Amino acid sequence: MSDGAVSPDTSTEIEDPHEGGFRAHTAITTERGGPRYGEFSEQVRTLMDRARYACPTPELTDELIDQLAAINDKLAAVRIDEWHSPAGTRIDLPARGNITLPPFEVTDVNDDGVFATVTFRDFHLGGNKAAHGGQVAVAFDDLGGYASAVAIQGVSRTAYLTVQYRSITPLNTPLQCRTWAEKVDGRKVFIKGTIHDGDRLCAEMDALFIKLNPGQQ
Ligand SMILES: CCCCC/C=C\C/C=C\C/C=C\C/C=C\CCCC(=O)SCCNC(=O)CCNC(=O)[C@H](O)C(C)(C)COP(=O)(O)OP(=O)(O)OC[C@H]1O[C@@H](n2cnc3c(N)ncnc32)[C@H](O)[C@@H]1OP(=O)(O)O
Repeated sequence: MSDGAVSPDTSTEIEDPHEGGFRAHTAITTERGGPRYGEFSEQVRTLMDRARYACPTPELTDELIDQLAAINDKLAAVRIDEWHSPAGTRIDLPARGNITLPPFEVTDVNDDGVFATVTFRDFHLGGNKAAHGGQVAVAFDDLGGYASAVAIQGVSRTAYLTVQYRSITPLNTPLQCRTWAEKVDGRKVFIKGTIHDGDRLCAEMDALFIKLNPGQQ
């Protein structure tokens, strides 16, 4: 590697017995990317938020293309496999440091399910200041997967996921999300979820997750 790139930590790879699907049990760290990786993620999120609403002049667009291309080259030089990238595995950061997810913070995991605060941002705009319905489903999918993992102490994959959009899901507002396993039937994990803005129900989820067999892709 060049330009001062640091060799990534791949030390958990050989300890990982699961050869397919997700590898949640080893994909956990608080150190990859360094102590300021959370600030880096936040800058990326802010970039996406600002880009969503920006109307740059042609001259500014020219300038930004050059600057972004330089940043993209630096990131391409430190590309790594999904199991060892900080994004998605930094459990100390919002949404495990995964900038593709609406940022959430898990506040409690107990017998009633997974409780999280999720904030849809400017980047997640659907229209008229409301969150995009697909982004709401993304939040439900990930936090539903979390509830499934807790229920079966294993790795599962979404078979179906339906969302009932009950009222507007606002942007830039900390919302309360709860996901929980309603029933486990063999490999089938039936997951429910809600997102509230205070007392107001924004959306509900009804999903089926299937526990992956050993080695299943
Ligand atoms: C990454 C984590 C990092 C670390 C985190 C740390 C702590 C947190 C811990 C955990 C992780 C937290 C969060 C999770 C993260 C992300 C979650 C996102 C998950 C996804 O985003 S995932 C992508 C989208 N997802 C797909 O890409 C699936 C494509 N698909 C398939 O891969 C197969 O389709 C599969 C595997 C689903 C099933 O296939 P299969 O061959 O294994 O099983 P089979 O078909 O035999 O079904 C068995 C029984 O389920 C019934 N059944 C199946 N499908 C059904 C349906 N749709 N409706 C009704 N019933 C259904 C059958 O009828 C049968 O029922 P029965 O046994 O009663 O006959």
